[in-house]
Amino acid sequence: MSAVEPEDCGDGEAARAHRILSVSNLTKTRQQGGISFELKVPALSLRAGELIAVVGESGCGKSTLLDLLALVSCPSSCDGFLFQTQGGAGGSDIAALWKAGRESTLARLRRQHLGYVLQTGGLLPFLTVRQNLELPLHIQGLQVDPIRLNELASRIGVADLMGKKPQFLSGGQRQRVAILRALVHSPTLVLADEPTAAVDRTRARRIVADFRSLAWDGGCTIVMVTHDQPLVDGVADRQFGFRLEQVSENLTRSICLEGEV
Ligand SMILES: Nc1ncnc2c1ncn2[C@@H]1O[C@H](COP(=O)(O)OP(=O)(O)OP(=O)(O)O)[C@@H](O)[C@H]1O
Repeated sequence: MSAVEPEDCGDGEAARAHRILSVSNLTKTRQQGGISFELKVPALSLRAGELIAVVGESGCGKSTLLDLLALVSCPSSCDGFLFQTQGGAGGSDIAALWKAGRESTLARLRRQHLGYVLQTGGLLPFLTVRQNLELPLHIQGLQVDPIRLNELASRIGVADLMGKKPQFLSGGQRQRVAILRALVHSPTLVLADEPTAAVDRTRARRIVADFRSLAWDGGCTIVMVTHDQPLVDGVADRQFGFRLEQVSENLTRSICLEGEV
């Protein structure tokens, strides 16, 4: 059974209908040694509290898409790219920020409103679990609420590990801590790149279910990249996939479409 049970949604329903991000007609071109790769995203929108799976084979553009959503990669062109933080007044026009070279504004949006889970956890080895979890709060000058932190840690099954260093945790425990770390500062959007790649299937399914439940309760949206579609079937609210076209000898185009998996 999953360590986290979904809670009563209550007033959260209205908040969850809230659209946090929308992209239209985006293109990102990458070139290497005379070979070009073109990712096209005709339309993608994310709502608060959703778990979105991005599924596809190696090289189809999953990481390229994640980098765009993480605001670290600049679109080559796009008709619209809006980001609306939870409870924030007005949205941020990401396309305009890139165009104007407003790197510091993009960095602030990333720091305050995004969370990341990497394939191998990415925990700092010289810090304890508690210190790793407190780090995103310290970076933003936010107060640590130990009661909330302990409560979240219990819900995801890592409360007994708070004093340990990452090297003394199992792969699954490390990923649970990494997931919690991505959520502690209550981000609007969490981006997870193959977060269960290092654990077996049974653990992976539990982790995804717990991840989903924690994010749902907090009204946070998750975009999770995976090559493993059965893992997210029945758990993800929506799935995006890629249609690959060999346009010419030197150009591969990948079109990201909802339901194309
Ligand atoms: N820095 C780069 N410069 C140029 N081309 C790149 C660069 N990084 C990736 N590519 C190309 O972009 C395409 C998509 O790569 P991407 O890493 O997004 O795929 P992916 O679906 O995440 O793959 P994987 O599952 O193997 O991580 C590939 O054809 C790759 O060769």
